[in-house]
Amino acid sequence: MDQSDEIVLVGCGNMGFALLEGWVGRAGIPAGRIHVIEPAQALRSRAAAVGATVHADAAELPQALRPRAVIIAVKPQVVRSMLCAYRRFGGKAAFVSIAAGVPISTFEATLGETAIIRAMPNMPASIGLGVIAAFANAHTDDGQMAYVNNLLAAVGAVHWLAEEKLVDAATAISGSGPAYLFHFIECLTEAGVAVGLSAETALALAKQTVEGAAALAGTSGFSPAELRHQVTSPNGTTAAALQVLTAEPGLSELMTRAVAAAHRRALDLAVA
Ligand SMILES: NC(=O)c1ccc[n+]([C@@H]2O[C@H](COP(=O)([O-])OP(=O)(O)OC[C@H]3O[C@@H](n4cnc5c(N)ncnc54)[C@H](O)[C@@H]3O)[C@@H](O)[C@H]2O)c1
Ligand code: PRO
Repeated sequence: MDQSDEIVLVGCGNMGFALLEGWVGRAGIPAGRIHVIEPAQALRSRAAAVGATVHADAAELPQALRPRAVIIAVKPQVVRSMLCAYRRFGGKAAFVSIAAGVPISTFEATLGETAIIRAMPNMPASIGLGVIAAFANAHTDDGQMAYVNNLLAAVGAVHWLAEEKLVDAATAISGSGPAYLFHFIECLTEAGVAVGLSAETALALAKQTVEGAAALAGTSGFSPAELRHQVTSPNGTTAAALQVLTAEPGLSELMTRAVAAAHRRALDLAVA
């Protein structure tokens, strides 16, 4: 990636800051070349503390600025009202929206025929362990595609999707997915306390179990099902627990229903 390229990051809340941290802290992108537009003073200060060039409003951006990418990281409900302030960057810049549910057609309605990429990252991008599903519109050229791919790959594994509608499916799996795992850790901790562990020990055991199991699933040559079998002794403790997790409605059905709900919400946000 050319170190002189400039990036505009619109919105520096939870996910915008996770991307900023990943780009600056893990990928070595010069922080000062990232122009953050964030109306909330405290969040602007947080971005400034990692070295970003911060602005309260798009009107403060330098007239001569020619960014390679404009990252839209505001809430879906805010996208329509803020877009026109960035129309002047169309053409050279690739617009990258991470807003859940908001279709490319919404961006094209304001920005016209310009490169627009819908990307769905997740929070572990802040430590370089994100996963990003992405889809580019027909106005994105090869150079813009390669540039955005490098930008996203700096904070996680990138999966380009064949159809835009699959971004909503990915949102329900990997965009929201970290919250499912955080909730799982909360539940495992509570269950640990219920069988006598201190809250502190239960939390440590739960977090390190999820971390270790995820790393093993990611690096071993075994499938998750094979790994599960390796942990499960016949008639042992794990089998006893799995009997509960697979009884009706089992964890599988609950996950299917939860993901379907997230997917429906992404579709609703398209028209909100
Ligand atoms: N949080 C996640 O894990 C996650 C993951 C993937 C995608 N997303 C998407 O990222 C977007 C942001 O989500 P979030 O969780 O970071 O929300 P957030 O509320 O934490 O951040 C949004 C930020 O945008 C700022 N903002 C509001 N109006 C603005 C404007 N006109 N110009 C510039 N900034 C403005 C707000 O002050 C806020 O700090 C959403 O569209 C969401 O769907 C979030
Ligand atoms: N956070 C956003 C939401 O909850 C999108 C994926 C993760 O809507």
